[in-house]
Amino acid sequence: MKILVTGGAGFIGSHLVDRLMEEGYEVRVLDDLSAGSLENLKKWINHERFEFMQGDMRDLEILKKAVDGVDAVFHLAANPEVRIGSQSPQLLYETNVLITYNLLEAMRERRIKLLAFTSSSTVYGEAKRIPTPEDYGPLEPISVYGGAKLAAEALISGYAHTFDIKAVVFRLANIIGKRSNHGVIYDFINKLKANPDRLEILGDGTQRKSYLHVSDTIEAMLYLFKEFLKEDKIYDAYNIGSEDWITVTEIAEIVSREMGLSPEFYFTGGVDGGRGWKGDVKIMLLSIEKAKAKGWKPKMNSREAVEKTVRELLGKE
Ligand SMILES: O=c1ccn([C@@H]2O[C@H](COP(=O)(O)OP(=O)(O)O[C@H]3O[C@H](CO)[C@H](O)[C@H](O)[C@H]3O)[C@@H](O)[C@H]2O)c(=O)[nH]1
Repeated sequence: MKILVTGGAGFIGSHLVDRLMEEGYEVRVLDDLSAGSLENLKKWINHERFEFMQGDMRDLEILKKAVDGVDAVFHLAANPEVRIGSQSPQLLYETNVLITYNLLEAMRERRIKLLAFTSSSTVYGEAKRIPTPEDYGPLEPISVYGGAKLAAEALISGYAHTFDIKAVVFRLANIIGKRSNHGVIYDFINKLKANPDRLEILGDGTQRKSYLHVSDTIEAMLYLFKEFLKEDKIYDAYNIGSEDWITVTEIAEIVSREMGLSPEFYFTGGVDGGRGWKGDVKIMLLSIEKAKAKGWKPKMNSREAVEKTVRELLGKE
């Protein structure tokens, strides 16, 4: 099977490529290298089953070339920064919705019939049901990013049913691990390297979310993708996350301890009752009962994933 991984040079994408290559698939990566890096793929660059294409998915012609001859697409390319939504909605629209539309158009034209998409917990907005199951609704994202992910999901569902494209959507919790180059752990490490005595925490520190290590994430995506292949459903969605949560202040404590520091914590107070930024969901925990019923479960909880990620980003493992 030949698989196109969009965003395959990025954080989650490159871990997926590692796993697909190890399992013997033929892999083509399309990436614009805006956030990802060839360094993440250096192990495979000269491998006979591997191909790299650099290109911007806002260009439909590039996508037509990229999907040509593949059996399935894992669509991971995205701008993942929730916090830029209030300043750059157009960028989030283009790099989440427009590129998904272009991919679907290219798949329709070249008759590519299988798609997996990485969506986000942010589609649920401020869910009243915790843990939040896949069939929770009505969906009311509170960030432009969450809205863009939900729009991309909706387009995929529409194309799946209209053009017989079998599609599975993964709604991911906060994914962390080696090669991540944004997010709270990455930010805290950089802030502490710049000033070991004082750590600025955005919001009030009580933001409480579920964190999943990238190794568990890749395991879930491939396992559930293979299960989905066995079913005759045209479209399905799965939550992927851990079964507990951790606060931003606890993350700050873990990062400080792993770096051997005891900084003073400074809370900015944030916006709208302690959020880090406009659209920051304060409490997030996904129900993973549907994935568990299929036979997947995470190996690490949120705390273990955070501790491992801090050590990985510090180069200790
Ligand atoms: O310097 C910082 C950075 C972040 N935070 C806080 O840490 C929490 C986590 O923020 P991240 O930037 O790590 O992650 P987000 O929750 O905004 O979003 C992440 O998880 C989402 C799914 O849950 C999406 O997938 C998204 O792409 C991904 O970045 C937030 O509450 C934020 O307020 C701080 O206090 N200080």
